[in-house]
Amino acid sequence: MTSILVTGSNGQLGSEIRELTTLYPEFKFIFTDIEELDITSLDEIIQFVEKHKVNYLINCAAYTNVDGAEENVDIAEQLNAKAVKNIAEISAHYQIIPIQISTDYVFSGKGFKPYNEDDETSPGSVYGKTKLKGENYLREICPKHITIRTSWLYSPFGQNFLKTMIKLGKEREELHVVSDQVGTPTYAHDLAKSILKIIRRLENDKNFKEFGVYHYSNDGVCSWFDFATEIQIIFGNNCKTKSTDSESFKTLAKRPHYSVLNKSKIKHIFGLDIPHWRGRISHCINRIKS
Ligand SMILES: NC(=O)C1=CN([C@@H]2O[C@H](COP(=O)(O)OP(=O)(O)OC[C@H]3O[C@@H](n4cnc5c(N)ncnc54)[C@H](OP(=O)(O)O)[C@@H]3O)[C@@H](O)[C@H]2O)C=CC1
Ligand SMILES: Cc1cn([C@H]2C[C@H](O)[C@@H](COP(=O)(O)OP(=O)(O)O[C@H]3O[C@@H](C)C(=O)[C@@H](O)[C@H]3O)O2)c(=O)[nH]c1=O
Repeated sequence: MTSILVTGSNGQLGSEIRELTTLYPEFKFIFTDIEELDITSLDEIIQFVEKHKVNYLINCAAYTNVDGAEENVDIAEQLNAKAVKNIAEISAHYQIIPIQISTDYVFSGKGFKPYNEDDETSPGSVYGKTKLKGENYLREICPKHITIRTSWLYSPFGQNFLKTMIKLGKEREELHVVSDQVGTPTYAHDLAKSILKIIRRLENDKNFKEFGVYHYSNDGVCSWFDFATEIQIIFGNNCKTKSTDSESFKTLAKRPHYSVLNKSKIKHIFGLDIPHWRGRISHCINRIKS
C-alpha cells in the first residue's frame, strides 16, 4: 500500500489533510509532528524512514511566524531551510517523493501580473528567504519532487489571519487593515484536497515527468483589507473594517505589495478546478461555528 508521511501535521495544512484521509482509502497515512519526528534532525528522519516504509513525504512543518522570523533567524533557517535539506537528501536516497510547501513571500512583490513558477524570486523577509533556500535544496538534491507555493492560508486550525480577524472583530469596534498588499487567500482544505489529488495522479502515472515547482492558491485577487471585510460580514461581527497602508501599519517583516500566483500550470498538468477565494470563507466559518 502506498504510504504517505505527513510532517508538521498538527498545523493548519496537516490538520486539513488528516480530515480527508477517509476519501483516500488507497493510501496509508502516517501523521507526525515535532514530538514524533523532528525534521531538523537528520538522524531522526533516517531512523523513521528505515522503520516505516514511506513513498511520499508531505512536509507541512515550517517556521511560519513571519515577524518572529526577523528576530529568530536561526530557528527559521533550521526549520525552513536546513530541515528541507535533510528531507531532500533522505528522499533522494530512499526514493521518496517529497511534496514541499512554499510561499508567495519568495517574491519581491514588485510585479503587477500573477507570478509564474519561473519568475524571478527576491524575498524581502527572513521567512521568505529561508523558505526559498528550502526550495533550492530540494531542486538541487532531489529533482523528483513537487514544491507547491501557496499564499495566505487559513483554516479552522492553528493560527491564521481569518481567526485573528474574527477574534479582533469581536473585541473591537473598528479595525485597520492594509489595502496595499494584494494577493489571494487559500483555504487550506482546498489545498489539502489538491495535494492528495496530485499524489493520486503520480501514483496512477508512473511515467510522470513534470516534477518541480507549482503555484496554488484560491482563484481571484484581493487585499488583506478586502479579505478582512468579507470575514467580518460573513462571521457577523459588527466591527467596522477601515483600510490603511503598510507605511501606517508597521510590522517587523517586509511583506510583498503584490503576490498573486498564476495557477495555470497546476490547473493544466493536474486538471484541478480551483474555487474563487470569496466563496470559500463561509465554508471555513461554518466549521468554526459548529
Ligand atoms: N500559513 C500560511 O499562511 C502559509 C503557509 N505556507 C506554508 O505552508 C506550510 C504549512 O503551513 P501551516 O499549516 O500554516 O503551518 P503551521 O505553522 O500551522 O504548522 C506547522 C507545524 O509544524 C510543526 N513543527 C515545528 N517545528 C517542527 C519540527 N522541528 N519538526 C516537525 N514539525 C515541526 C509546528 O509545531 P508548533 O506549532 O508546535 O511549532 C506546527 O504543528 C508551511 O510550509 C508554510 O511555510 C505557505 C503560504 C502561506
Ligand atoms: C492583524 C492585522 C494585520 N494587518 C496586516 C499585517 C500584514 O501586513 C497583513 C497580514 O497579516 P498577518 O501578519 O496575519 O499575515 P502573515 O503572517 O504575513 O501571512 C503570511 O504568512 C506566511 C506564513 C505566508 O506564507 C504568507 O502567504 C502569508 O499568509 O495584514 C493589518 O493591516 N491589520 C491587522 O489588524
